[in-house]
Amino acid sequence: MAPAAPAAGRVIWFTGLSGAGKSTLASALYERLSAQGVAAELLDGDAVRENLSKGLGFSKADRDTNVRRIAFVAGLLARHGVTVLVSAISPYRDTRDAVLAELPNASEVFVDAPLTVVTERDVKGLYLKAIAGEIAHFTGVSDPYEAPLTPALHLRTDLLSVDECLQQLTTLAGLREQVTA
Ligand SMILES: Nc1ncnc2c1ncn2[C@@H]1O[C@H](COP(=O)(O)OS(=O)(=O)O)[C@@H](OP(=O)(O)O)[C@H]1O
Ligand SMILES: Nc1ncnc2c1ncn2[C@@H]1O[C@H](COP(=O)(O)OP(=O)(O)O)[C@@H](O)[C@H]1O
Repeated sequence: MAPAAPAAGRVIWFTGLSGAGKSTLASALYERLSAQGVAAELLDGDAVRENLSKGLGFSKADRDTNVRRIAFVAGLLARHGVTVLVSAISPYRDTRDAVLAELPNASEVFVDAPLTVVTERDVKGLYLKAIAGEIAHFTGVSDPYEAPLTPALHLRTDLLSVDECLQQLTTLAGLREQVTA
């Protein structure tokens, strides 16, 4: 008898401005999933752009291509039972909605902090450059970000700690609460 196919995995799609906290939260959730024996994979914007989307820029067409590529790979992984954590700015609502609708079990997580806060954080020093006009089409500064209208989760990372966000993500992912000693 052929072995049973694994149950389909799910896709948790983190969207938000640069510096809002997508990578931080996706990595933290990945650690928690792994600790509980759940097969998981991270598709992070930076790593994707180094590999799968190398050479793409930040025009709407290129961002949409990037998002569609990520969704394609996420769908393949999920089909084999993997829980896929995507973190990408994915700024355009129409494209996000379209790819999320095509994925069988996808949840959109809006990682949200005001522009003033992400500019203050300036994790990679890019906002300073964007404001100085040294980076064109920078999301939130000189390029649009269209916030989700009905996300599965809306996390205000300027108001909640990483642990508080992770608690909500744990529930969304259907994980047990982690008991800390
Ligand atoms: N013009 C412009 N606008 C926004 N972001 C820029 C830009 N140029 C470079 N970067 C860096 O690229 C990262 C965003 O890549 P993404 O693949 O997530 O973007 S997108 O979903 O295709 O819009 C983003 O990473 P994160 O900070 O992790 O979001 C930035 O570090
Ligand atoms: N509640 C929170 N959730 C996620 N990140 C937070 C939170 N509060 C503060 N931060 C900080 O904000 C920054 C977010 O950076 P990062 O995860 O790289 O953002 P992004 O992947 O969206 O570009 C990190 O320095 C992180 O420590």
